[in-house]
Amino acid sequence: MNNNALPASLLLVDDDTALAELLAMRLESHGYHVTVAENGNQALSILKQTAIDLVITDFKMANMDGFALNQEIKKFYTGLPVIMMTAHGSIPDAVDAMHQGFVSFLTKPIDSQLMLDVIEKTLKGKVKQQVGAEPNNFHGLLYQSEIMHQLVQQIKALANSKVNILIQGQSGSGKEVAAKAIHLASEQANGPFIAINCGAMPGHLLESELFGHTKGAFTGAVSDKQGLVQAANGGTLFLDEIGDMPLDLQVKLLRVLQEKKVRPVGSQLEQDVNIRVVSASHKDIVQAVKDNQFREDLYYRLNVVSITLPSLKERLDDIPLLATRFLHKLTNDDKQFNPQSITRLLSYDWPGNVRQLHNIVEHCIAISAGKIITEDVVAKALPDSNETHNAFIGLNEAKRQFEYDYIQKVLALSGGNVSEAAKLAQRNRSDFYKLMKKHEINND
Ligand SMILES: Nc1ncnc2c1ncn2[C@@H]1O[C@H](COP(=O)(O)OP(=O)(O)OP(=O)(O)O)[C@@H](O)[C@H]1O
Repeated sequence: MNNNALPASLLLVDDDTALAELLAMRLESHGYHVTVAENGNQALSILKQTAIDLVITDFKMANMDGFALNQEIKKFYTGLPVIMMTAHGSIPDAVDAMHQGFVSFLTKPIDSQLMLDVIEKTLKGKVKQQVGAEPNNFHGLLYQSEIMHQLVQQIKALANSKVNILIQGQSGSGKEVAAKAIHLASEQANGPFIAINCGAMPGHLLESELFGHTKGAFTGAVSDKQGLVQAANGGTLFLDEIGDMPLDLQVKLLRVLQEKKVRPVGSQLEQDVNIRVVSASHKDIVQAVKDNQFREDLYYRLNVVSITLPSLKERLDDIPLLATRFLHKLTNDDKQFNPQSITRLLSYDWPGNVRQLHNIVEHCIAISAGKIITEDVVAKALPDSNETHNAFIGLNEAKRQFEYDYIQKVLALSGGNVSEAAKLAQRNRSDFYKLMKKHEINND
């Protein structure tokens, strides 16, 4: 449900009125205000008179089909999200369909939970119109969402300033890709971009990796070795997982940043360096400072400006683009996601962010035999999603759900008066009570 005081207003368009009424009942029981239209023309005249937050339309309708209705809506109500309901496999190309400007697709028979998820996410503005939006690629950072658009504007403004930047964001959200983009957009783009993961090796190794060593500085130092700080001279040093850097190395790094000088392990001589440092962490560095795990002075040096990569969950509109790009990058076959499979990707939570999406696309390629990657394939590739979103429910369950919703609806219509409700349902009072009991509906 949306968080506004007023219930969100949905327009449901389907010439199958029985199905439309059933879906409307389901949606109303979840607090939405639903208006039903039997065809495209009726939908357009309702739109003229009523403030609608979201349209859900059937694809196959006489006179004006879902595509045509969507085109009309796009002409007059820019930004009004439209979700399309389709029979299984009736739209061949997801990307083409996405470009028609639908935010999502729901496959008939409609999975109620999936429908509610998609509606909620769309209303929260997490999935926006794809229409006319050109996919953007900022030095390898692919995006389409508004939130990423703003981030890229921020990066463009910062890139040339040479200030040190701290990138925060969940694991797999693209911090390294963003760091590289900062480098490539800067005046030092022709200089080196050197990346190191500070959490990936023990402290003494990290020290020599970063600052270099002289021959004989420690057992195993058989020759002089240049450090990554020196290698990044004239360019950008990307320190990933900076929160994992041991405290003694933090002192040394601080000195490099303050004095612009570095001294290799075992050497008496200092070397001048001119680098920009971009660092990243998925840890809360402010908390690490409070816990005395991270030096406050270093934090301020690194965090002259900070940017935050949004989680993939916060930018669902990037999913169709990223999934399609990954698919084309990973396979030479002309495989495609169908619209339903994209909708399934949109309904997942993505704790592992873009990296996880990349892995899931790889998994889908591995397990899909045909050219089209279907919803079932995606469901199999997504962890733990098999049970939660079963699009096909049995007839008995469908009847049970219908009866439950029907009883709720007539009780609501009768203001809770069971005799009235029984009359509306053309049942006698005791039959109606039995039905209420069967469905554990309490009319208190
Ligand atoms: N916007 C994007 N466009 C294209 N590819 C992306 C994007 N964001 C992330 N990726 C891809 O997702 C994967 C993870 O990205 P990256 O390594 O930058 O994440 P991270 O936030 O640095 O992760 P970690 O915190 O684990 O180091 C990589 O394969 C990267 O290429």
